[in-house]
Amino acid sequence: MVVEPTAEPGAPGPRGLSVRTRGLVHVYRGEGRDVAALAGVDLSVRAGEVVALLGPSGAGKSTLLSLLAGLFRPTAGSVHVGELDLTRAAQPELDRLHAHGASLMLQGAARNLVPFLTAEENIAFAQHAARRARGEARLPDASELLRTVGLAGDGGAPLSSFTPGQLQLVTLAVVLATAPGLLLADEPTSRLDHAARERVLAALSAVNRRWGTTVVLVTHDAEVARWVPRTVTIRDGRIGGEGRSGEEYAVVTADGFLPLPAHALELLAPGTLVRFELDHGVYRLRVEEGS
Ligand SMILES: Nc1ncnc2c1ncn2[C@@H]1O[C@H](COP(=O)(O)OP(=O)(O)OP(=O)(O)O)[C@@H](O)[C@H]1O
Repeated sequence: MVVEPTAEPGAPGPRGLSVRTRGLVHVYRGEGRDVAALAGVDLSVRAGEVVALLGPSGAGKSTLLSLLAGLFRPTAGSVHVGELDLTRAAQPELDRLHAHGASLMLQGAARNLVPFLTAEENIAFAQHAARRARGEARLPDASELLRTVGLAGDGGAPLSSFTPGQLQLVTLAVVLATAPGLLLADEPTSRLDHAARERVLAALSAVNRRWGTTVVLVTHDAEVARWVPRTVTIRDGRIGGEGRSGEEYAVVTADGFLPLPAHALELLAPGTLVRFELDHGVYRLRVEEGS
């Protein structure tokens, strides 16, 4: 299954927001130890695109997602969501972004839901603040949201009666309740079985198709990575490569570095001298003998 990043013609609701980061650096300041989580990320995501962030644990994926959500400001560099420059935005603009521009789906359904409310009540709760921030603008109603994620008719049931997969679908409906143009999802399929994972992916696909919502998700799941049309691998706080429709690419950074893919790194020891040669329109990487 491949996501088609186009909104249904005439479908009511928000339109996708684009994302652009330039030279994004983030350092966590700790007692006696600073951690550089991001070391210069240039990422562009088109409105309505679906992108998965991959990479080893500690690479900086969640930090990047939090910066795109405007949860905190980066140490250096810029982040644009749509027209809004998050690094320069005043607090009311960031509040508006959080109320109805970008929605963050935290890892684990429990962190996104109020356990003693039903699915419908959770949706109403999420919409309360957004309604105040955007006045009478139309927000999708609970039954429309639940139908889109595949839970039609389940809105009044207690959350305790839902399976882990269904809870993740409720979470998706809740984070979409504010009609965001950008959905940021941290490990949306973690700890789900195969069937539940398929349902969550189908729901994400339906949301993207229906409203043109831009989706940036973090995953360690190879099946999810195969499902999205574009993957971006984060390595040591930088973009280490991209996958587009199954093809793997290295990405030249703004400061002129070209991170080698893992299989090339195994062949080229640190310090190896290489030349770039242009041969009839094809670039070749030639290793200097004995280097
Ligand atoms: N609040 C924090 N304070 C200090 N260091 C942090 C904080 N959050 C993350 N880090 C560090 O920043 C680096 C990047 O972490 P981040 O959580 O962004 O990586 P990740 O790729 O999402 O990892 P995972 O896949 O395990 O969630 C790691 O070295 C991590 O230990």
